Amino acid sequence: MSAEDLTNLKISDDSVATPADTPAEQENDVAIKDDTSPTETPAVDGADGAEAKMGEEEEEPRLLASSFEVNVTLADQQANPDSPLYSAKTFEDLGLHPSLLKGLYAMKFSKPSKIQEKALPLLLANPPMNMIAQSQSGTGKTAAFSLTMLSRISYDLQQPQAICLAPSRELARQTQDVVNRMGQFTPMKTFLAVKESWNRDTRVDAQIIIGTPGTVMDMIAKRVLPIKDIKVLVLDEADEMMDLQGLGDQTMRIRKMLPPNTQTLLFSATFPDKVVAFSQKFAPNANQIRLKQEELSVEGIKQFFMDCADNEAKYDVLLEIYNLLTVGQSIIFCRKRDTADEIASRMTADGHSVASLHGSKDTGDRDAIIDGFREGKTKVLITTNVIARGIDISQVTMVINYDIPTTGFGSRARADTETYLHRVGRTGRFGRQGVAINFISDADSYRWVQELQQDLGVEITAVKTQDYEEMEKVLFSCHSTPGRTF
Ligand SMILES: Nc1ncnc2c1ncn2[C@@H]1O[C@H](COP(=O)(O)OP(=O)(O)OP(=O)(O)O)[C@@H](O)[C@H]1O
Repeated sequence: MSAEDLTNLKISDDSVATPADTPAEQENDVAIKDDTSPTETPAVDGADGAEAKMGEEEEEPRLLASSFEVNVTLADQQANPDSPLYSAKTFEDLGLHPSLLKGLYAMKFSKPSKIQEKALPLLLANPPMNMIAQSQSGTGKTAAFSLTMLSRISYDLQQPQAICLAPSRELARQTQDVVNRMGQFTPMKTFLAVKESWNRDTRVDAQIIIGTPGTVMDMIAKRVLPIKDIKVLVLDEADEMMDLQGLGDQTMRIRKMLPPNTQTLLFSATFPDKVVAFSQKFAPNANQIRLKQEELSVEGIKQFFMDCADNEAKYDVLLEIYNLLTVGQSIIFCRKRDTADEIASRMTADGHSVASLHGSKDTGDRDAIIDGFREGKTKVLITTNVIARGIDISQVTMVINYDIPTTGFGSRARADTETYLHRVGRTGRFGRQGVAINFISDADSYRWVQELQQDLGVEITAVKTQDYEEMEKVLFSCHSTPGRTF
C-alpha cells in the first residue's frame, strides 16, 4: 500500500457507528493537579466531556464482540449470582418506567451491555444496596448509574434526590447530557454543579445534581443545595474521586453530610489495590462487580510502541504518522502543558488541524476547543491528562502517548497503568476498534512499556519508525478487521 492509499484510509472510521447521539453542551474547569512535574503523572487537569455529535443516519454498527466476563460478588452470600434475577437480557426485563425505556430507545440503546445487564438488576433492587462496579472503558457504565438515579427519584418532589460526582467539569457536563437525554420523556430536572453555574441566590430544586466535588461541597455549605432528601450518591471515576492525594477529602466530606442510608455507587474502569479497602468502607456491604487484571484492556484497542531516537525525534515520528495516515480523529497525550502547546503550534505550522487543551487554558477557551474537536472541526487534540477519564467521543480512532504516563519520581518512576488504561480508553468506545501508539525514546520509557505489558498481560507491539510500510501494514491490518456485535 502506498502513502497515497493511506491518505484514503480513515482509521477505523468505517467501524464507527453509534446511537445517534445529539450534540451535548460542554464546559470545563478544575485544574486539580499540576502536570508540570517531570516524572509525576499529572492527575486530572480538568477534562472535557459531552457526547459525540454524530450524523443523522448512521451505518449499522460494526462493533467488536466482547468476551470478558464480569465477576459478581453479592453482599447477600445466600444469593445466586447466576439467577436470572441478577441479569437482564433486555431493558424491558428491568421493569423500568416506560418513559425511561422511551428515552433509551431514543438514544438507540437496544439492549444492555454486559455491565448494564449485570449491574442494573442489583442497582434497582429493593431495599437499595450499595455497589462497587468495575468495567472496562467505553462499556456503558454511565447508563447504568444514570438509570439508577432516574429510577430512584420521585418526580413529584422538587428537591435534590441524587448526586453524581465526577472528577472534572467536563465529565460532569457529559453525564448531565446523558441523564437529560435518558430522562427526556420524564418531568425530572438536572442541575450542573460546577464552577460559575450558581450563586448565593440559587435554590436548587432539580432532582438530580451532577457536579464536581468542590462545587457541590460549597453549595451544600452555603445552603443552596438541600441534601435531606438525597437517596443516591454516585462516584464516577470512583478511584480518582477517592484518591486522598486529590479529590478524596472533599468526596469524603460530602458523603458524611448525606443521609446515612444513601445508596452509594462507585463506578470506574480501574480500582487499584490501594483503593479497594477504602471503597469498601465508603460503600459498605456493597454488591461488587470486578474485572480480573487480565481483563482490564479493551480488546478492540490495538496497542503499539515506536522507538524514537531521542526526545526531539518523537516530533518527527509524530509528523510522519500524520503525514502518512488520514486519521479520523485522534488524541495525543503529553506529560507537560508546554509540550502540548509546542506540538500544537508546530503541527499547525506543518498544516495539520490541531488544538491543545490543558488546565492552564481559561475555561472559555477550553469549551471552544473541546466543542471544536467534538464537532470534528479540529482533527487532533493535544492534551495532558485533561481528558484522560470518562470522555466519550466515539469518532476518536487513535490515541498517541507522546509521553507514557508514569507515577513516582526520578529513578523510581514507573508506568502508571491506571492512567494508561483511561487514556487509551478514549478510543475503542463501546466495541469500536482503535489504535494506541506509545512513543519511547530511552531506556526508562522502554521499561515502562514492559511494565504496562506485564501489568495488563497484553502485547504492545513494536512498529519500526523508519519502516513506514510495515507501520502501514500493521495499522491497516488492525483497522480492516471486521467488527461484530458487541
Ligand atoms: N446499551 C447500549 N447500547 C448502545 N450504546 C450504548 C449502550 N450503553 C452505552 N452505550 C454507548 O457507549 C458509549 C460508552 O459508554 P460510557 O461513556 O458510559 O462508557 P464508560 O463505561 O462510562 O466508559 P469510561 O470508563 O471511559 O468512563 C457511549 O457513547 C454510550 O452512548
